[in-house]
Amino acid sequence: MAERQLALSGVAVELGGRQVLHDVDLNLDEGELVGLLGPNGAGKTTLLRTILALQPARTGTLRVGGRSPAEARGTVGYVPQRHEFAWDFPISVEKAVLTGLAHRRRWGRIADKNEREAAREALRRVGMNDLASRPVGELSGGQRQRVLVARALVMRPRLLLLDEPFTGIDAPTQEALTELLSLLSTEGTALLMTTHDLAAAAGMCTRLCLLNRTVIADDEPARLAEADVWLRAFGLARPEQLLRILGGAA
Ligand SMILES: Nc1ncnc2c1ncn2[C@@H]1O[C@H](COP(=O)(O)OP(=O)(O)OP(=O)(O)O)[C@@H](O)[C@H]1O
Repeated sequence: MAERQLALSGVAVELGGRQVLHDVDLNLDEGELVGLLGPNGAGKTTLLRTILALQPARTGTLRVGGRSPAEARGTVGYVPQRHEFAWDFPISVEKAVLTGLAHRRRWGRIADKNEREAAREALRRVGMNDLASRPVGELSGGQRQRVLVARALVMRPRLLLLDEPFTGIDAPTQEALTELLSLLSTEGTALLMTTHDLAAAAGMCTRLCLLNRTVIADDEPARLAEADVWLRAFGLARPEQLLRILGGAA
């Protein structure tokens, strides 16, 4: 049976005294690729940060690879939104990828042969091996996105969280990333990805989770063809276009 990598039950989160998430139930097994969809401010990033133990839950049960988020800290791969990384920091692509091992390494210690090999392997997977010694500040948006994915992959996580990996990248980069994420899922990695690209999510994800402060629906893309769930998740008056996209994916 597939191993459970993430189990959330009745999770509520408060930020600045305001309830941002409530009653969130979500499970993720190895090999699943789940799209986390919802309007701006729905709580998608907050949910990822809670799983990563960067933000405490007020109530609820959270198990990450069978452990509490705090115990699992450093074992979950995380691809943040691109603007969250300090691109003006004067380091090479390879060194940026090695920061993905920061929880295991003493600050400032020179990487050993195995760690450098792992960084090269992660860069190879995202097609960036040739640029390993390039300063990160000189990279394009699509190249930066690939570096962030390599940085998350370097410790070979069993659970990978991605926050809007397709925002502002061109079609070839999106195609390459889509292929890589699908491959990781067939290798057994569990992936949870926020995105505003419904067509991409419907085409590649095994499940879509519609979030608007709580889970409105959670099912295979083809089984989410009811207008009602999209109305409730996104507050859309006319969800026809969204449904057409899903119809195409079904
Ligand atoms: N530090 C904070 N203090 C108070 N409220 C916050 C804080 N950070 C986020 N929020 C609020 O929490 C809610 C959820 O924000 P979050 O960033 O998780 O949404 P999101 O679904 O990721 O949105 P987007 O699609 O715009 O990235 C929003 O209403 C936001 O204003």
